[in-house]
Amino acid sequence: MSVRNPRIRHLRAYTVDAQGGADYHDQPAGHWIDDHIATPMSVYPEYRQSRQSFGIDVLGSLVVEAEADDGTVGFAVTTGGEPAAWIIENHLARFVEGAPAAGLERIWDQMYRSTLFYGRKGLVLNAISGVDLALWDLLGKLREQPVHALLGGPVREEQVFYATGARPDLAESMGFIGGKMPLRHGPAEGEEGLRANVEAMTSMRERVGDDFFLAYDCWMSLDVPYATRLGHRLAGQGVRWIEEALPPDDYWGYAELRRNLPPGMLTSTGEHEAGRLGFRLLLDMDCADILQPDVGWCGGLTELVKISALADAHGKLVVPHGSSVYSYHFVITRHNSPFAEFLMMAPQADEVVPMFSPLLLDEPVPVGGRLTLPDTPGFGVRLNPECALRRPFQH
Ligand SMILES: C[C@H](O)[C@H](O)CC(=O)C(=O)O
Ligand SMILES: [Mg+2]
Repeated sequence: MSVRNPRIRHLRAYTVDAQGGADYHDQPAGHWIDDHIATPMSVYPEYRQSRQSFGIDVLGSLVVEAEADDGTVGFAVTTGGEPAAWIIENHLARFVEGAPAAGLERIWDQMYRSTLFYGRKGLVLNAISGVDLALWDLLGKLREQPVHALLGGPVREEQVFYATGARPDLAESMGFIGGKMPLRHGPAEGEEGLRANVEAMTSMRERVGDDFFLAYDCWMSLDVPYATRLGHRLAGQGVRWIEEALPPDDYWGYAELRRNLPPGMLTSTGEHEAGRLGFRLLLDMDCADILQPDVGWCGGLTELVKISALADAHGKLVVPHGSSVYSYHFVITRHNSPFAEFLMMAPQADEVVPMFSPLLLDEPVPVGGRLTLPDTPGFGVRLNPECALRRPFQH
């Protein structure tokens, strides 16, 4: 079989006129994911009840398409919406169009170096991630290989999952190995809020079996003293980790919290970190036991490979944040990623629905908490033609 190695002819960035999709916080009213969850904005009472009230869903989904000169099209979805589309069309496209489709490292390096003066993390790395994932999808399609095969191949037959959502008890009955709940109250809600946070976990522990692990996702909402108290109040309840307790830049705080938590309770973070140097800082400063890069935000798969290798060398686990197939194809290829996250996107977290619904077709979901990835080329998903795309900044 001859290897096709064409060049990339076009790079296109779209926004999506539909709720949900890759911007999974963009959900209708009444969804568990927007129901009084602690955030950095919880210090302001008027922004406590709804994360949409402070704009968690302002960006929207982004679709990136990369077309090779033989007409093959790779694509990826992530968040970033219109601002990321602008960066891609007006800045990043020049490093992609005309480059060999197999030139992922060089393209990534040029996108990163050329945006350093305004990028480094956040939205720019989100945009770079979208382009990088579209290029991996394209390469897989050109090589007629699934992305997990391009990454070296699976290290296990099937992937096991924990579930994130409001109902770990239901997730247990669906076969997941653990459940992570959103923390509802931040430090500004005082002793009453702390008591409610502890009671919610205690009551969930009573509803699940001893072997089912639980975790708390704090979405950057706490400070070291509060997170330490929370950890100690939860000791003995089978809480496996406290996630993203602090703002992402507080490396010092994470290191202190990791030292403070009771034995056996792990710290995790990294969902809003980006780039191998950001993760190196987390590792060098001993901030966490589990790193949780989001492949749609941290720099894409090209960067995640490096982040994972660094973590592995430090004896740390990498359990990527959400991101559906883009995570699954990676996790199945790495020993230090023994399980994956599944975000429960059903409004009441009472059934398994595709994480990026309705944007993708053929998006696989765990059945009985497990998933065997198909061998379909690329990431193995298609865009749902019923989701209208808009290309706001054609270059
Ligand atoms: C549930 C969390 O607040 C957030 O929406 C998702 C997340 O941080 C995670 O899945 O991890
Ligand atoms: Mg999280």
